Amino acid sequence: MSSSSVYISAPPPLVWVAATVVSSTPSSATVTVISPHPASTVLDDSDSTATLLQTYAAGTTHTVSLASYPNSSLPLRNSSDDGSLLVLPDLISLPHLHEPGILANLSSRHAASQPYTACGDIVLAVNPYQWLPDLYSADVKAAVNHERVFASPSAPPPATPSPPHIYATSAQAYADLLRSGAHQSILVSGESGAGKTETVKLLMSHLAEIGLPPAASSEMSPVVRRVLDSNPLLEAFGNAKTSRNDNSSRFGKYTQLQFAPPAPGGGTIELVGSKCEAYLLEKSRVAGAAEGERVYHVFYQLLAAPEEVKGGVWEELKGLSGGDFAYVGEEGVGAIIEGETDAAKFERTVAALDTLGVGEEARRDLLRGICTVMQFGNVSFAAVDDGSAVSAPAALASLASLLGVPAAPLEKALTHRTVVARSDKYEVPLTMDAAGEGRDAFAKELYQRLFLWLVATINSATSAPEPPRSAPKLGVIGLLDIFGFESFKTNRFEQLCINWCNEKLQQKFTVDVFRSVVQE
Ligand SMILES: Nc1ncnc2c1ncn2[C@@H]1O[C@H](COP(=O)(O)OP(=O)(O)OP(=O)(O)O)[C@@H](O)[C@H]1O
Repeated sequence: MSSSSVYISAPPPLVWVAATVVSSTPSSATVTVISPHPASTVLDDSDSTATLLQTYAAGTTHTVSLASYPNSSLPLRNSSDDGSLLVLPDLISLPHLHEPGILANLSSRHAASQPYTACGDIVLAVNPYQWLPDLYSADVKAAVNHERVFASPSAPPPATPSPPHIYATSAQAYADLLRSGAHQSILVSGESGAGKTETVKLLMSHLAEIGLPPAASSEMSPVVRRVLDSNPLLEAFGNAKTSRNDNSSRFGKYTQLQFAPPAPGGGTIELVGSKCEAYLLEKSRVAGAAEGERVYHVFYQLLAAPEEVKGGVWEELKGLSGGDFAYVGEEGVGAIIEGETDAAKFERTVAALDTLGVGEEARRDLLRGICTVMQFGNVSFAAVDDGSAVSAPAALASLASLLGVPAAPLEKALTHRTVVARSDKYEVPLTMDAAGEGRDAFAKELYQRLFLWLVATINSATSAPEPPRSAPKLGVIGLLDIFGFESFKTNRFEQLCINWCNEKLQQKFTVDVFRSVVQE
């Protein structure tokens, strides 16, 4: 092993360090650290990182035990002829494929503003956290489209193939649908904040315009506009700021883009609609958020709307802010999410509702529903002899007027549960805590129903009508964007569901990849 370039592992956060072997025995190796190296990038600015960096500074020598490395040997570094790190656009071409090799390749490309790397047919994206306009230019799209969709399958491959890109995935799905007519699916997976939602939006816009003639793509058709406008709307109601992502999707989304059957004689296929299925909305977020996080964006958007608009939704909302609602709170009010204020986002939400055909009255009802959910949180309870009673009568009266019911039966419903035994019904008083839990459950369910109503409304505005039985079927490209794996200070039932779902998808992916390798 002497004088080869390797990686040694150091305690996190400095996970892997590139080094040169100076001497070795069967059980240990003495190495000199090479620096700088992308795989030894500092992950945070804590004191422990600084100490580690000092310990593993370039030129320092370390003797490591080989026992903890697979096959008792240090992972070899991918090196070019001149000794520098070998960085390739496709991981599969790397001579040594292991964790530090993959990390070094991905981080070197990321540092060079190349966030996409191929791994065979799969595209790996490392979130650039800054808009790289050249990466999504019309020229990039045209090159990928030509290569994957428009070039004849029998044409020789281009001398310099386009670099790895998510557009290659969308173009390939489009080409396969066009050529075979078989439905396609693109699975976007990664940890929370990895960039899945942004990737899906980029894929969607690309898929929407591949089939259009170049001149037409600058003028969006009403169908495409509706399909793309459904994204900010779903984000307003289904996304929130978490400790990992300012615009985290708190639900899973499977969007089916529908394409018209190809015209006789081939050509292209055109986007004619979309249909979205939503899964597992994080209901617990309705009744408050952890420190530093927010409840759903739409709450803040509505509270940031012009006073006359707020008054038009609910007279009492005028002049109120987050701090006036127990579920919302003052924290997070005025946050700038993705460079835009909540007031600006509210305008976008209203415009998107408009595009999707939600009229003024339905919009008012929807926003009144949001007020109702918020107002639920202001109804507090006090313990009384035989159970609990509402201790905020004014808040109860407001809630009753929003719901359009009298206050007395509403109080009864919130402070009692009904037990049915055979043909008899009993009203059992609830303790103060149980009444609070029931109130929150009511608000969460109401929000979920508003959300599902919105999804159904979006679908009815965007779905293409099914062609008659005798006619060719619509082609579908499905895009799955589920919330990524997450681990917070306090993990709830939702985290269990989210992480379980991610594990299952990962398992499916692994099984499918192994199956395809076995078949080849
Ligand atoms: N291609 C990109 N270019 C520039 N910035 C990006 C890109 N992808 C993601 N981002 C940035 O990263 C943030 C997080 O991305 P995104 O919301 O897509 O993550 P996610 O994987 O969907 O997270 P979650 O699972 O929490 O919903 C975005 O708000 C955006 O600021």
